[in-house]
This record gives sequence, C-alpha cells and structure tokens, in this order.
Amino acid sequence: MSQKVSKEQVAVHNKSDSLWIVIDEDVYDVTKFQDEHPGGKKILQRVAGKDASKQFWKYHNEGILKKYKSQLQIGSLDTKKAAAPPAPAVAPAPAPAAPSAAKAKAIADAKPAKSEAPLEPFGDLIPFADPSWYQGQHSPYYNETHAALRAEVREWVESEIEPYVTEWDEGKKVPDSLYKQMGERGYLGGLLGVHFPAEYTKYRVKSVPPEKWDHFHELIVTDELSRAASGGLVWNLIGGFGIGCPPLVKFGKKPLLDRILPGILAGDKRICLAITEPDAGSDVANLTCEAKLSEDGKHYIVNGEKKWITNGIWSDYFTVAVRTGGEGMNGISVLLVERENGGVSTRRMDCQGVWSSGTTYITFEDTKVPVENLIGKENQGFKVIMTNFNHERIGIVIQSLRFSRVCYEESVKYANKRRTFGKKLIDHPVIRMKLADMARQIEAAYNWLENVVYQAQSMEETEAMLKMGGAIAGLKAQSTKTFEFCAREASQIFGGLSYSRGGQGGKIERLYRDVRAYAIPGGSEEIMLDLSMRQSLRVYQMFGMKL
Ligand code: HEM
Repeated sequence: MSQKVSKEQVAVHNKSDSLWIVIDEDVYDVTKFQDEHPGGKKILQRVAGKDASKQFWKYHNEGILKKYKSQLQIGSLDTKKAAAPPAPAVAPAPAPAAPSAAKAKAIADAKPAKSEAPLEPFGDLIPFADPSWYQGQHSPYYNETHAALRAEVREWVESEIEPYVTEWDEGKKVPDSLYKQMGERGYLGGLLGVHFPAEYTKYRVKSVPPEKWDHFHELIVTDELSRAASGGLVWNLIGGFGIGCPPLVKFGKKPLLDRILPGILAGDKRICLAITEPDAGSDVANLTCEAKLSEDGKHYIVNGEKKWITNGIWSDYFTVAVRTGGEGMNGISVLLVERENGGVSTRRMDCQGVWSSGTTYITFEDTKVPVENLIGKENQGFKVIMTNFNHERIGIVIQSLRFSRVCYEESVKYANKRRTFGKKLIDHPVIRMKLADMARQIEAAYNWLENVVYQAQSMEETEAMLKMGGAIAGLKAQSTKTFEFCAREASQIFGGLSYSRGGQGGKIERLYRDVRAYAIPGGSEEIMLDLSMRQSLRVYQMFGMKL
C-alpha cells in the first residue's frame, strides 16, 4: 500500500483488462472488482486511468472505502503528502478561525470567573449530530474517563462493526466473536445499571477503572454502539443481556450468581428476558405461563409460551416471568431457566425490523427449574419486573436518540453534497427546516435523558423506581416519537436512496424498519404516556404534592 505511483503510470491502466482509478490521491486497482461493482462496470471503465474522486463521492459514503480499501488499494500518488501523525485518542479541535483582538477580549471577558474547562472536542463537530459535549461545550456530567471510553468504543465500532453491519443485518446474525468481545472488553460488566461487578469477571474496560464506572459510562457504550445504525446489531449485543441479566444480579441468590454469572459476563453464555406472551404484552399482570412446585419441593415445573423474546434463539439462560400464585400481579414470580435442563424450544420469528436481534417464540414444556433459581421472592416477581423496566426503557431512549442523530447526521452530510434545481439540498429552506425540526427534538429529549440518568445514579434504587418511573416512561415515548419523526424526515431528504436497501441511504432505510421495534416493546407509547401521568401524580401525592 505504500507504493508511490505517478499520474502517468495510472493513466496507462485505462482499459478493462487493467483498470486503475484514483480516489483522494490513493490508487485502486479495480480490474477484478469491476464485474462485481454494484454500480456496473461501464461506469468504472469511463474513469479508467483517471482521478475519479468527484464521481466516487457522488455515489458512495465513507463506509465503502473503509470496507474495500485493504482489498483494492495498491498505492498512492507520488504527489500525496505524508499522512498526518496518528490522532490522539481524544481528537483535538481543528484550529478555529482567529477572532479579531477586540472580539477575543469580549469573549474572554464574558466568561464566568469559575468555569470548569470543557473536555476536548471529539468527532466530526457537526452541530447536533453528537451530544453538545462532543463539540467542546460545558457539561456537569462527563470527565476524562467518559471521553476516553467514548474514543475507545467509537474506534471499535468504526473499524470492526460499521463496515459489516449491513451484511449481518441481511444475514440476520452477528458473528458470535463480536459478542465474546463485548465480554472481553468489559462492556457486558458495565451494562447492568449497577456498579461494575469486578468480583464476577476478570475482564476490565480499558479506559475506566471499575471503581469509577457510573451510569454515564453505560450511556456512552450504548450510545456509541448505536452509531452503527442498526437496532438489530445493538439488540444482538445488549438486547437480551441488558434486560435479562440485571434482575439476576440484583435479586438472584449468591450460589446461583457464583455458578453462572462469570460465564455470562465473559461473553461465553447468553441470557435473555422472557416476559411477553402471545396474549400478554404491556399487560404484564395477566401473564399465564405457569410454574408449579414439584411434589418433592425441589423444582418448579414450567409450562407456557413466550413471544417476541430478543436473543431467545441463542440464549443459554432465560429470566422468565411465570405465574406461581393466583390471578393478577401478586401471583407472579421470576425464574432463571437453563436451556440445558431440557423442555425449552425456540423458534426464530420473522419481524419487520431489528433483523439480526434474533426475535424468538419460546415454548416451555414441563421445564424443570431448581428452586434455587428463583429470582427474588415467590409471588413477588412483579417488583423485580418493574424495577427492571426503568433500566430497559433508558436503554431504549439512548438507542432511539442516537438513531435519530444518525438520521439527522446522514441527512446533513447528504444535503451538503446532493444538488437539485441548481443548488445543494442544504441551500433549500425546506430542507433546513426539516433538519431544524429533527435537531430541536433530539436535543430536548437528550437533555432530559441526561437529567434522568443523573437522578437515577444519585438516588437509592427504590427511590429512583418511584420518583423516576413516570419521567422515564414519558421520555421513552418522547424518544421513540422523535426517532420515528427523524427516520421519516431523513427518508424524505434521501428520496429513492432510502427506499432501496443498502447504499448511501441504507442506514435510513434500515432504521426506518426498526422504528416500531422501539415504539412498541418495553411499553408502547400509549401505555408510556398514560403511565407517565398516573405514576408521577400518585408518587408525588405521597411526597406531599399540593393541588
Ligand atoms: C474503489 C472503488 C469503488 C468501490 C469499492 C465501489 C463500491 C460500490 C458499492 C459497494 C456500491 C453499492 C452501493 C453502496 O453500498 O453504496 C456501489 C454503487 C455504485 N457505484 Fe461504486 N465503487 C467504486 C467506484 C465507483 C466509481 C469511480 C463510480 C463512478 C464513476 C461508481 C459509481 C457507482 C454507482 C453509480 C453506484 C450505484 C449507486 C446507487 O445505487 O445509487 N463507483 N459502488
């Protein structure tokens, strides 16, 4: 790849039997690739031996070069300047245009006397495409460990995930090795909504010592993973674990944790949450999957069905809500079912979106579960489930808002290169209005999210469950509605490119299909909005609300 080539040498390779092109001063041999080029071989032959940068960027985004570079690049033009030294983990800001002396003084004078320095800017600096602290703005929530983690996860996603996401989504499977990496990188240990469980795993997150791990680190892992623009990918990696494992960690008995948690946190064994049934979705109190105690009192025998269970198809363990008592919420318990004990059948379901997440229909037939696998107390499982919902919903909020940002970011980039009616899309007021409407909703919801995360980590768990449940439910509805809005508006901006799968509008097309997977599970928008009012009013009545 270090080969230096002159323009004249490239120009010789101008026929289909030896076809070179130049993109951004790098030289590519596309002789063999031309037959498989999705845009056709003639279009490549027309630029054979020439600089094709302009044409290339018209039809592709950065992901294509990242994916094919190692395979097709044979060198660079001898006129290309040496590459800049590698960027530090946290990229410094590009030098801003120097303000006039008077203006600089005015800015300095206007600064509050005691202002904490903001963190270094990071990423592409497109306003609203990342949270504001990425653009060097002040924030009370983040410190150097958050910035380092952000760089760590982004590097991983950009190099090892993003280039392959489309393939995995279409193939409806993410390689198991990636899940294993989630364990080895320590991310699984950090996604439980509790302290980092260093006592149960030897793996550590490179940028953050366990004792410093907080809820904002968890937010960053989920947020940066979601930049891959695939609900299927995110749910494959954290969908089952993020909601199935916390109840085990918080309410499981120590011998059970000692036996199975290390394997789960290492990424060797998979776990999922099984609550929803063919006939009981948001109405959890009415579930019917039953568990009866065996005559010798050593096992529960489980019979029933569970539906739309994320990761079920690959899971070794299932955190299952069952009916052990009478009707309603006081007859529900939570059990940890182990596949290897038998009686568990799983079938993959075909759904509209989140294709690589493994949505599953499960049948339990006389499934034996040792009584030691009871999570929480018998007939008090409703509390376990309710505590878990806040964590699940915050995860959905983080993902929905990042997906909204991806829709916005892709739109801004595309609008700055696509020309219609003699000018760039970005120069049409109607397009800027769409972008503004996306940005204002994203920022409003994200600032609410940061506040909620801060409250959740500052409060004791029961207090957080009570006081924050209503707000989190409202925020969940706000975020999924924002996501739906952004997917729609981005799709209008991309036009036909987001109607076909793959290519420049591929992320938008995929996310559009994922919208319902966020608006419905974890509590549908309608249930969430109603709950946000009912719960907030009821709780604050307890805390002395005056009407
Ligand atoms: C290293 C060189 C190139 C590679 C690896 C490459 C790869 C691809 C890929 C993977 C696609 C499928 C769509 C996508 O995923 O974005 C595509 C489509 C396309 N490419 Fe290329 N390409 C290259 C160079 C070029 C050049 C130089 C041109 C124009 C002169 C071109 C024109 C097109 C067109 C018109 C499409 C179809 C776009 C659409 O469906 O809207 N490609 N290319």
